[in-house]
Amino acid sequence: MPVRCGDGVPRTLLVDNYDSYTFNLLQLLTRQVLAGGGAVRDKILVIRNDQYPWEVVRDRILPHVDNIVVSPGPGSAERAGDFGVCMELIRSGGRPLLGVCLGHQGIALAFGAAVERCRVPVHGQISPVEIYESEGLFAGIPSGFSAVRYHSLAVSDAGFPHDQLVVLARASGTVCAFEQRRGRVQVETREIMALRHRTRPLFGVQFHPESVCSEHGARLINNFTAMTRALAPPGQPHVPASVAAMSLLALDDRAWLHPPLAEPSGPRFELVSEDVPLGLPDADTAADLGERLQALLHADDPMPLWLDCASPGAHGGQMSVMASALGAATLQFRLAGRSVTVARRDCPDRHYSLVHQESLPAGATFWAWMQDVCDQTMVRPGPDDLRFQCGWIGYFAYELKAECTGVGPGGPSPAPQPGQMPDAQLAFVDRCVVLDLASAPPRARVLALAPAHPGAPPSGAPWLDRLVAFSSREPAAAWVGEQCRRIRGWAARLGGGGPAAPNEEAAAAEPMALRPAMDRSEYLEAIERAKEQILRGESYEVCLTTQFRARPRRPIVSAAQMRRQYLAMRRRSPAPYGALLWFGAPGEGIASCSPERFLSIDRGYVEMKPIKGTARRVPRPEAGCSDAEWAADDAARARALETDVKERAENLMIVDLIRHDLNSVSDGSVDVPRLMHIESFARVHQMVSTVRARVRPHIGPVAVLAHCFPPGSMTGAPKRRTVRILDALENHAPRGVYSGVIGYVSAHGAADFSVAIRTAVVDCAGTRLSVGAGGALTALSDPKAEWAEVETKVRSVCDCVS
Ligand SMILES: C=C(O[C@@H]1C=C(C(=O)O)C=C[C@H]1O)C(=O)O
Ligand SMILES: NC(=O)CC[C@H](N)C(=O)O
Repeated sequence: MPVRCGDGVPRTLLVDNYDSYTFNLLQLLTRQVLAGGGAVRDKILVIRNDQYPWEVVRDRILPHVDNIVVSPGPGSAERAGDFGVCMELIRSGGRPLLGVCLGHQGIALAFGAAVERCRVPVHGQISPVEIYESEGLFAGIPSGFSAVRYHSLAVSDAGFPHDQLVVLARASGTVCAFEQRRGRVQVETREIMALRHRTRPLFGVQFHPESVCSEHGARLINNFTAMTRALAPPGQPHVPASVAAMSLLALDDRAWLHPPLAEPSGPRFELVSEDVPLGLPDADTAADLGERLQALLHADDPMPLWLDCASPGAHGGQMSVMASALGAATLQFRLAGRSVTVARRDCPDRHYSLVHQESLPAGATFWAWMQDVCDQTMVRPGPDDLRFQCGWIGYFAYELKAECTGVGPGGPSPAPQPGQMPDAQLAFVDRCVVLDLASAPPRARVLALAPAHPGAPPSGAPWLDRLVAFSSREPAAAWVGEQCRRIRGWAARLGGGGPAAPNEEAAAAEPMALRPAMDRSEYLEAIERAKEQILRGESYEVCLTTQFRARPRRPIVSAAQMRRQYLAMRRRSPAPYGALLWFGAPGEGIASCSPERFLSIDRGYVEMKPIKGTARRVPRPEAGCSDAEWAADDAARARALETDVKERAENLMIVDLIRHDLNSVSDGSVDVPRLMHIESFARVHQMVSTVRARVRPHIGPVAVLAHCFPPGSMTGAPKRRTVRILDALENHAPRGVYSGVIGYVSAHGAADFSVAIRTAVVDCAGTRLSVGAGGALTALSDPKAEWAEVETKVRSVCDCVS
């Protein structure tokens, strides 16, 4: 039963021990507040464990809250560096306090219990929980309910202070463990899963009530609320505004409100668009419609930008964008010096002309700056169903994590390497063709931007007006008309053969035999070190990666060469989030066949589709067996992936992490419409989940992206601590574009980005081609199998030698 407003909903202090699913607890608390008719920020105060000194928490915050929730977290409650003010909060007594996982371990420690390594670390596995007290915290919850666990440490039975603490629940059944010699084994588990203090209102749960796969999480939080009211009737109904302003949520909002570039003056641009239906091509033609159309428009383009949905339908992608960086103002951001440069090249053999340059002041993140630019470059919305209405196309590299306030620059930042691409690069596309594969028949939609107020005096940041090249609607419409004529002519010939898909081009790509930067033995050793961190409770899942590299015989200096590489990869592994990006710097380009959506934003909703769980798939033509045998083997591989305890645990952990990320930008509406289903690509089966949420008003697409960056599926959980562990394990080598995101922010506010995996990056003036690859590790990882998985991922797009 939700708590009734009367207003009886207590005010809660939620302490974050750093991004360990804290915002999922916030979601449970939020729902309670909303059910009571209250406003979240009046009722819930979120602070980090080291945000304020203890005296400030004690004197300024505690008097204004009714209860406290202490979040899970990496490390140990014994260490102040991991637990911050939480130990003082537990010791101070008085207010009801619920500790989750690390918080629970902290309560035990505070009263003399020992917290030790569990016999079996358990991350993302589900255990039945046996309950010994059916009132209080567990009122109405059946004994034996399922709960998700993420822990390596546990409260010890040896020397348990029974005079002070009461064991409320234990795990039962078995969990899976990995042993060096025997591999996977099932082990009985009896760890303490919940406790309470005998006389003080302190409660701890070792499991995670906020996990998407735990039962009765909301009930447990409601019980805690009910006990709070019974023990101490709530004081004032609201946290005072001055105290609410100390909350992480309020501070976070403020970080996005630094002085804007110019007063937003409504839409700066207007869209000119026209559709060309493409008729009903035969099956053969339909399969590579995108490739043919892109060839028509950009085969000779020296600077093509192509977001290519190369496997439409089955995987959700439905749209390709074909554009050029030639003539488009292109933004580059480099962390070193924190400088932004916007420049444009109108002619392939001319130099760039500078549009804008600035160094970002300390305190303003690149993300906030970019969001601001997007706010200032809005288009008066065109057709409702059009996901891309011109706007920014490009990538954000992994190292931009240093600009994310929640992740921050952990330890030494990787030194920029000579010849490396910028940390972010995006072109403002003011004209393009969108291939809409969702409509029947498919349509080419030709788009161009014109100034919404031609001839108006320039606004506060005049360079923003120069982002579009058309001076008014007429030339924009003329360009659109010309493209439509070209496409119509081509479409008329489509059925009768038309220009063939450029098979020869793909075949002409130089074969690349990639070699790993970290060889097998080094990688296996890094896996052992990662597992040691997991056993110590520092992380639950670590997505370790390395790079595979080749030195092309002839430096890749032209878009045509890169295009051949991309088409060869596309043949081998067509993906829903393909991309070919050649911004024009000689010898720098990206060819991506990513199967993974990072996030898409459309009409106030955000969707993420994290992948965790990879199994090799043998393409039919390469299997030396009958159709029936191949089909049976292929289905067995998919089924084995779907039912594998380790892969499911990995996926669950990332789903919970992504929910946490999204809960920081949503209004309590995060949900998981699809959990762990298999999507099959040419050479891999993947396990995918879908997480959705409504975005709070006034949070722009770049802000959403920044809150979820870097992609949790490329870090592991908890994100911040694990990113630091990874920096060390990967020798502080930058991951670059790999592990970052590729996609667009449309000028009408929608966005769609893939996770940059299965991606070839050319840099160092075309003398180096790299494909990053890695995989998630947990306590259940078998190192040799992990290495094989890494090779499978690389081979899904390129040949590799290892
Ligand atoms: C790290 C990679 O992939 C990530 C890890 C996966 C896994 O562990 O199963 C799957 C997809 C990606 O989120 C990669 O492709 O290099
Ligand atoms: N989820 C957590 O809070 C983990 C607590 C602690 N770091 C452990 O591994 O046991």
